[in-house]
Amino acid sequence: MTTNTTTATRIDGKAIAADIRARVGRQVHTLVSDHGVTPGLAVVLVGEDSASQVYVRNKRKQTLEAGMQSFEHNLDIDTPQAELLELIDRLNRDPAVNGILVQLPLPEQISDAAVIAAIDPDKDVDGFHEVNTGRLWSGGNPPVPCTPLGCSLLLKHTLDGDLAGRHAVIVGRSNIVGKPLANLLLRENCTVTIAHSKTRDLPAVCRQADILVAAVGRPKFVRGDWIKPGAAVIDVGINRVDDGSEGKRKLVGDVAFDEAAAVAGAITPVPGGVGPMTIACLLHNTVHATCAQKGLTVPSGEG
Ligand SMILES: NC(=O)C1=CN([C@@H]2O[C@H](COP(=O)(O)OP(=O)(O)OC[C@H]3O[C@@H](n4cnc5c(N)ncnc54)[C@H](OP(=O)(O)O)[C@@H]3O)[C@@H](O)[C@H]2O)C=CC1
Ligand SMILES: Nc1nc(=O)c2c([nH]1)NC[C@@H]1CN(c3ccc(C(=O)N[C@@H](CCC(=O)O)C(=O)O)cc3)C=[N+]21
Repeated sequence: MTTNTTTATRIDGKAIAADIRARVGRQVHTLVSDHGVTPGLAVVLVGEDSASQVYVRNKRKQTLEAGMQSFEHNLDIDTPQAELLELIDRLNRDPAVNGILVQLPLPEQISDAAVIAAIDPDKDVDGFHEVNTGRLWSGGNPPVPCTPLGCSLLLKHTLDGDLAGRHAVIVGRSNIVGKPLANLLLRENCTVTIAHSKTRDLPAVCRQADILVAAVGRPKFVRGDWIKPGAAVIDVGINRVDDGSEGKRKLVGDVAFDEAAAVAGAITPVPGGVGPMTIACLLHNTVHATCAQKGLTVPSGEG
């Protein structure tokens, strides 16, 4: 008798993201040396949410490492909406700023929708503006939201580009992750199911998935017995939980990793999976936005 000791391949988002950032770095080098253009990314953070501050710090570090300019705006938690809209207007008109990212969610006095609508669609490196989401769903080639783009790149890498005909189940239907990812996987000719909090018998729906993506925001929500043997599992969740020792917090995903890794064919860890890809894709989008604004062809960045 054989016992099943198969464990999933660990999808190394950290390494794949580093490759993307290295290519972006070479593209930036060419833009600077051949055209005198240095891409600039502005990041706006309202309030002092500690998790958001970590992302903003990582983004700043990696933007500078890629040779781009980083402009950071930290606004007080009770900044009125009008003041944020004025800042966005200035960034829209600033020729040194090629990409604008306003960290979401925003405090309650500010409407996310109003802020996203105020960003120049050509500088919308998050791909959240309705002009860009409309273009995405109409088959165009706008900036694509960074986290879904990162997920689709991880899947292409893991499955050798062979996504066509596979059944992808995405748990979560946010504008940031679930909905745009459904579009990208549809483009790859997956059969796509979007599940959410009203889905009936979610474990049974998940068990049909050749590709299972969890973007729920609940620690270890997806269990091992929800997973079809051999499936590719992408864990988007970033949850900070107590790690048992005094006041220490650790990061866990939306998937119960150990259980899932015993059944899946491949799985992303948290941290080190989707998170680093999100930032790499943001830098990629910033290079593309810069080239579009300057009427330049995107350099190949081949090393
Ligand atoms: N790694 C990265 O780069 C990023 C990670 N994240 C992380 O990904 C996770 C999801 O983020 P985001 O999409 O913004 O989250 P949202 O809170 O906007 O959306 C969560 C989705 O999960 C669904 N959901 C909630 N509870 C259940 C349930 N019991 N059963 C089935 N579905 C459920 C909701 O359904 P309904 O619509 O019905 O309410 C909703 O569609 C979070 O952990 C976030 O921190 C987010 C962005 C980037
Ligand atoms: N306008 C906007 N665009 C976003 O793309 C956006 C946003 N708002 N709000 C918040 C979410 C979340 N998000 C992450 C980015 C990187 C990591 C990341 O680098 N994670 C590391 C760990 C970092 C850590 O230790 O916290 C990892 O998973 O390995 C995580 C989460 C982008 N988001």
